[in-house]
Amino acid sequence: MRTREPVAVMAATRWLPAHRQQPDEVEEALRPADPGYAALAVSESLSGPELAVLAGRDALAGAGWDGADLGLLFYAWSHYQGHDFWSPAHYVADRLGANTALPLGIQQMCNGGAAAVQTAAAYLRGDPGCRRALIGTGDRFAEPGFRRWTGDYGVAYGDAGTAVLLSTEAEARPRLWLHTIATVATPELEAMTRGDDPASPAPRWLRGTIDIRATKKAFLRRLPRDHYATIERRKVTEVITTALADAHLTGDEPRLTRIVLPRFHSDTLESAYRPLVAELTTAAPVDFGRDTGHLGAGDLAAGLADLLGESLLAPGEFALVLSAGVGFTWSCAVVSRPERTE
Ligand SMILES: CC(C)(COP(=O)(O)OP(=O)(O)OC[C@H]1O[C@@H](n2cnc3c(N)ncnc32)[C@H](O)[C@@H]1OP(=O)(O)O)[C@@H](O)C(=O)NCCC(=O)NCCSC(=O)CC(=O)O
Repeated sequence: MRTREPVAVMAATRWLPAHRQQPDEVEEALRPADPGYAALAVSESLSGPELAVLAGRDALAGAGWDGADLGLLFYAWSHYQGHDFWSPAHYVADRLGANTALPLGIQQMCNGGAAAVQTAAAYLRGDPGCRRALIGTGDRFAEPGFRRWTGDYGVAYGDAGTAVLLSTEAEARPRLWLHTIATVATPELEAMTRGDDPASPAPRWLRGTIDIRATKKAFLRRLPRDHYATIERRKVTEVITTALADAHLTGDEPRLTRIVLPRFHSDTLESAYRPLVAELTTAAPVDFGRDTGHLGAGDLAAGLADLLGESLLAPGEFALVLSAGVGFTWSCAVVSRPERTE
């Protein structure tokens, strides 16, 4: 999605629980042979939506906004939100005082945060009566339903809430400009997290603990060995080249200084993402994930927050921020830091 004009990013925050669980803290049977991360952020009690509220409060305070000013509150997640029949978007809106905003849950698994930012930007550009949006995410991958270190291939999971504030107000003085978000999908891969399982009448009916490795293996064994890797390579290439073209940038543009990687297992980054990124752009890869884990739907927003928090962009510089989720969907946002004169 190209924005006709850039959208102002007024704040981007991530709220991480203080505890960082190291692999050797995990009981032996559940300890990963090849952890791929130094540690994962673990919430001892707060749910995904509660983490999102904390991130949202920080974002509103940072921008000097009130929840009542928001026209939109979009919320994305990938895992269980704590209640069985419930709208977490409405909960986050209520806790942030966003009582006149449109609360909308956006579901695209771990790419949901990127989908929500993209959808909010399109909505803001399409509705002149709606100028301010908060995009939140929240995920907690707790036992007993989920094994954060060993439940999946390619990623281990950390807990976080995130929030991004977008504005189309003419007088906005943003922290970043959002120029575009490109997204590509491969629905033929949806069965990677369904496998051979029949549809069941209630959550965890077949297995008390989610087993993504089992469904992925059931899917992969039907295909040639490198089938997924070939698609991944093609789609990541497509999403990066589309984002660059939509933002009128080339991969070797000197102002394009960073590319933020998704918070995936180090083997996935080394084997798939880093070599590809090096072919497509001279921007320096940035990996914020080694002591947080993959943050569910929050990787893209947390990437924006860490770009800002670590002051990695000089005025006028651009960054790409990557995100991916099962389904599969890949997104690439293009942002820049405003010039000093803006
Ligand atoms: C493609 C991968 C499954 C490959 O995993 P590995 O690198 O560990 O590779 P691997 O070769 O060991 O394969 C994993 C297991 O599958 C088996 N396997 C693989 N291909 C096979 C085949 N053709 N026939 C039979 N078995 C096969 C292997 O033997 C192994 O089993 P065994 O283990 O028994 O030896 C993984 O890299 C992956 O899932 N990548 C995607 C990550 C990602 O982008 N995720 C999206 C965001 S997070 C997310 O996903 C959450 C969300 O969106 O909500």
